[in-house]
Amino acid sequence: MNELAPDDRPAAASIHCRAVTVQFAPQAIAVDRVDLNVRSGEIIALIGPSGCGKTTLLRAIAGLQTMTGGTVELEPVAIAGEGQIGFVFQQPGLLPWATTLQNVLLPMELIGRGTRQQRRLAAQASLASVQLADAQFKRPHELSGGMQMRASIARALVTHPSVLLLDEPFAALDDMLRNDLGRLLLSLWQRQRFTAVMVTHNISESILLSHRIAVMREGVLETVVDNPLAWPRDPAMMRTPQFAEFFGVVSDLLRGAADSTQPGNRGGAS
Ligand SMILES: Nc1ncnc2c1ncn2[C@@H]1O[C@H](COP(=O)(O)OP(=O)(O)OP(=O)(O)O)[C@@H](O)[C@H]1O
Repeated sequence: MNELAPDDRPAAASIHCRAVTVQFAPQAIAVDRVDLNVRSGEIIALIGPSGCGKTTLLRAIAGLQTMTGGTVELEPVAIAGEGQIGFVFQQPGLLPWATTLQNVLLPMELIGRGTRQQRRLAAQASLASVQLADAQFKRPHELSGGMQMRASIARALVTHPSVLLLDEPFAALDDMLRNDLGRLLLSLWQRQRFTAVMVTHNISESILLSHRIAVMREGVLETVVDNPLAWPRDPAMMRTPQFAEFFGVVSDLLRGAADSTQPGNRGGAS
């Protein structure tokens, strides 16, 4: 059963990208008039060949990248306040001199939400939600790569953002850890029901973790496909015929996007 927007939770923000354009130089249009609507409580996986503009689009949605054209709106508009967008980067990016708890506290302190005690409790709860309660006083160098990424996710979610943006968050991890963190992300989504956009190069991950998959090519949003895989998700689903079939569909879309970027094969969209 699709578990979007259950009755007992407030609806998360929807994201509306209209003609989003980012041009770095006269001949360098990284994102070209992208229209994309991400529904409330939905997870969209953003895939495409290297250099097609995925990270730039994600940064534009986050407000980290100046757009040369178009708009990004969150709805309801009132939700677009501080702490409403969490961002998970490929590198955990934890402050090396700070404890795990201090790292997770940082977004709460930056926006000055709540009392000191409330901020600390929120950070500890966020750490507990990623099974890092016992590591709160450790420094990043004392954590494994997977633990650092979990701390990074706890930091992104500590303000209970309505939107979570993830840029190849698990790319540096081995397959086992990738699956573990994928499962963790799904359980966090189950609880917090944020709206998410996740850039990934991994087709299996894009299928396992998403409601829909958006394919980009050369700055253009080529297509958005519904993911037919049932909910709730589990990595064991990767061994089912349905998964294999959809994997083939997504691979073909990706191959089409990649092939059409080859010289002499322009304009041959899938
Ligand atoms: N700050 C920048 N200045 C100039 N060009 C940039 C800048 N950032 C990105 N680009 C260019 O914009 C294009 C899109 O880059 P982007 O990082 O968004 O692609 P991507 O699809 O995320 O790639 P990858 O999958 O390899 O991470 C690339 O050609 C890149 O070289």
